[in-house]
Amino acid sequence: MSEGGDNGDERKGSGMKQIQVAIDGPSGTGKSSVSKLVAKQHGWGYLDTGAMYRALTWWCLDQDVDLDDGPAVTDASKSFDLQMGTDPSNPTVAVGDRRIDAEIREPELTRQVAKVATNLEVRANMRERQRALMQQLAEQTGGVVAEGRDITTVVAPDADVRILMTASEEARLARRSKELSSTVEATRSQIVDRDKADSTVSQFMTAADGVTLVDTSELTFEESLAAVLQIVQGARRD
Ligand SMILES: Nc1ncnc2c1ncn2[C@@H]1O[C@H](COP(=O)(O)OP(=O)(O)O)[C@@H](O)[C@H]1O
Ligand SMILES: Nc1ccn([C@@H]2O[C@H](COP(=O)(O)OP(=O)(O)O)[C@@H](O)[C@H]2O)c(=O)n1
Repeated sequence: MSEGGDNGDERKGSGMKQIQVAIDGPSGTGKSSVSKLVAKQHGWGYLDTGAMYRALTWWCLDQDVDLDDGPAVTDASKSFDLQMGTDPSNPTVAVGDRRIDAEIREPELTRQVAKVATNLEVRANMRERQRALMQQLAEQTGGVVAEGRDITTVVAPDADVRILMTASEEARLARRSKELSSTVEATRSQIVDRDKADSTVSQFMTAADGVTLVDTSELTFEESLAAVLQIVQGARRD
């Protein structure tokens, strides 16, 4: 089982309410950047669940596991030695002692990750890892912010805070193409295809019952952050 990371101040957890924050949404809505800052401001752990699916994809490719061979990918998902670094100021991903932070962001890997993420047995294994890490981080640091596609609905439906970040396709494409220095058209085919494949196994385009919607289409990054922080503050007062 993977380690919970490097920001574990055991004292922070003692006697205080532990807060679990779950944030979902499609690509380019601001999940990762907002989640990291929310976690950092509170001294909590940060879990990038998309990075976990990316890491499994990298491991399968590295080990010559055919991504279309469902049972083989499932076996890999059970046994691979995933190490998630969960400090929001410096999140890291490794398999064993091999750091793969850059490799998992490569466009070719990004194109393939949905093959792995649409395997339901893989999802069941990843869900267990994700729940264990969230629990461990909440105990160690007093809170956790976990982001992905199915955290509010499947991984942590009982989280104290559940947020779905959305944004128009236009806004998401503009942000991603700027970030990747690619054209909007090249980014469109990648993102639209990935959203479509991801939507076959997770429901992240509309907010489920009890999930608060934050539409960032017309917001600056700072406004998106403020909106999420306000929701988190509200839950801490409850
Ligand atoms: N509200 C916003 N307005 C403008 N740019 C944003 C906003 N939220 C995020 N960004 C930028 O868009 C890009 C994608 O954000 P990211 O947090 O990686 O999204 P996600 O995790 O949902 O894919 C980043 O470059 C980020 O700085
Ligand atoms: N909870 C999650 C998180 C990610 N994923 C998968 O992992 C991929 C990469 O997630 P990511 O969060 O890094 O992607 P971006 O939203 O940053 O583009 C997604 O396209 C999904 O296929 C998932 O299935 N479930």
